[in-house]
Amino acid sequence: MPLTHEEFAGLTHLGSGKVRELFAVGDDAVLLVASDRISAFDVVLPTEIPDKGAVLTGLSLWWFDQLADLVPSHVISSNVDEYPAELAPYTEQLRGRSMLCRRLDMVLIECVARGYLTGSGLKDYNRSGAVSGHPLPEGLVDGSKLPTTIYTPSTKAPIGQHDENISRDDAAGRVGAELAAELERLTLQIFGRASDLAAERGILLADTKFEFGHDAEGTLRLADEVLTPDSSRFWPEDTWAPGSSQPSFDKQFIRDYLVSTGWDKTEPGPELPDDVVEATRARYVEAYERLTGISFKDYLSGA
Ligand SMILES: N#Cc1c(N)ncnc1-c1cnn(CCN2CCOCC2)c1
Repeated sequence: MPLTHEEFAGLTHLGSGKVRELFAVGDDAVLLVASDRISAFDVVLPTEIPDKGAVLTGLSLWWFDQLADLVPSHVISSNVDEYPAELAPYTEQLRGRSMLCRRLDMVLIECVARGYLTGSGLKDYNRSGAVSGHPLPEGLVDGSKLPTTIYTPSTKAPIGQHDENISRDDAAGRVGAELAAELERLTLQIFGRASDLAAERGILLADTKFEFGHDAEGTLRLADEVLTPDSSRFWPEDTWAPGSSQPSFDKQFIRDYLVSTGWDKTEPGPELPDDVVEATRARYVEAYERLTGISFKDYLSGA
């Protein structure tokens, strides 16, 4: 049975993403829980990928550490054995797949950085020759590396709807010019650090989405999950070939299987065969180990 917030019935549920849950812990903290659910083509599938939640949580925690000199994060602890007593009944369900975080006043903008042209950015470009107001050279195609990384903020859409790209001026109008400029600066700086680190490991970071919030003292903190295959597009460098949809590092086996079945994307997703589940799990573990240099078994045993 997929992990759902009903399994944490005693906790105060604040919200759900496609594959994650958010709970209140007291007045000053939240608990982010990552399930093993997976979505493809914006549809949550009925089959889980074992350990996916732990891989993405472990990746976020590692990236928060790598980025700590650039920006503080919202994480308080990921050690379930030190969580507040109210979480004790759920310790083993939370181990490795959860983060206890400061409760932040979230900035209502998704901070997106793009190093390559694809997805909604490609659609924007094909329509207008620009992406979120950034004029781009002619002749770019799906998967093209952009001349420079661009910042393309968007609104935070409800589940099931797509975020709406907004201009930098619109972002400034929503959150104020000073904060909008700081969000852009941090987003581009973090993206630069992360894309360099990923490229050293043969992985192209095509684009990613950050969320920020202010803590009780007014400090701006990096929040949510960061630089995971769910919040980012990661492409294997050795198969990068601009001109068509790039193979996803983590979801390509699932996408190819779904296409092979002739699945109608307006219908519920089909169950996945064991070989697709196992291959996909292996890709998530490979992503964790290649990026962090840590064995996933060691992460799990230390969680
Ligand atoms: N991170 C964080 C965070 C925090 N540290 N404090 C207060 N609120 C949030 C928060 C509110 N919405 N999100 C988006 C992310 N999803 C929401 C639904 O559940 C899944 C995650 C984050």
